[in-house]
Amino acid sequence: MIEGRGLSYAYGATTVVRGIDVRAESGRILGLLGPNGSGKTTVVRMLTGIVAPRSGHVLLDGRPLRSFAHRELARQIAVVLQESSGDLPMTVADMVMLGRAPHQSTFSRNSAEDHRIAAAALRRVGARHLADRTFAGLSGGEKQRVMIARALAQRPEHLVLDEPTNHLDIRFQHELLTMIRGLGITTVIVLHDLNLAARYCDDVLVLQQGDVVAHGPCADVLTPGLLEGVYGVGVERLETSRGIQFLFHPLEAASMPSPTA
Ligand SMILES: Nc1ncnc2c1ncn2[C@@H]1O[C@H](COP(=O)(O)OP(=O)(O)OP(=O)(O)O)[C@@H](O)[C@H]1O
Repeated sequence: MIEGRGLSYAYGATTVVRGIDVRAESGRILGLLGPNGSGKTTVVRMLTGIVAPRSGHVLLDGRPLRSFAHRELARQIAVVLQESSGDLPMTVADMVMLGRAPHQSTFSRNSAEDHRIAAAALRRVGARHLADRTFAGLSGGEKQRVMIARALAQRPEHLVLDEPTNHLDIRFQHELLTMIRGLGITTVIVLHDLNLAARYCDDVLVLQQGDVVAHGPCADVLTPGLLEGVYGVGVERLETSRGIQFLFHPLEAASMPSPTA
């Protein structure tokens, strides 16, 4: 379980996350939703120990995050951020192998097992053919797959992903989220696509200007009323044979500037 209790964060004097509780239950996927600037990435950074909360604390399976040594924490939790370390002159295979570092002793070389796990991780994201390419020369979507492979190679107990479907084509968005579901590990995932959230998340937490406005099972939380209030768009919710689907439309289409104006 990943748990944040009373988490607050401020950039300078500006508070952007206000005393929120977050709870990703063991083996379930929690979607972190909310408009641009609502605080999702800041929450991700607190949950993974990249930054310390101004107040509150994070627990991993009941143990305070700050009590983990660096390497021990990296065996517990893997994070895929939006921005990737793009300019390093490193091959894709080497980038994925970095995921094995928390499992190696300081001076040990990569074992056959490390190579097997790293290759399997690359295969799992459909990027085995990229292994010998330079990471910096990849497309946005290819980089994203490789960073996810690195997280998988880490073999973590918990996974946190910030907009992992960004840059990915529609087929791989679904393949990726299906694969993540198959991992069966506690996962927090930032998503902008509410249809993907409804389909692949067990629970969602909706942020608005640094506050939690809803937290619970997808089907209960993702109502047109809530989404219209948070995102300022019209929402139609359809219950289809494949689950919940949303249709969106501008609330005040008449007031939108005309393209010819
Ligand atoms: N380094 C920074 N310095 C100052 N303010 C920041 C910094 N990073 C983020 N913020 C502000 O904190 C607030 C929350 O940002 P955050 O990136 O957590 O939002 P988000 O929900 O992830 O947004 P998006 O959906 O656009 O990625 C925003 O108002 C943002 O402008």
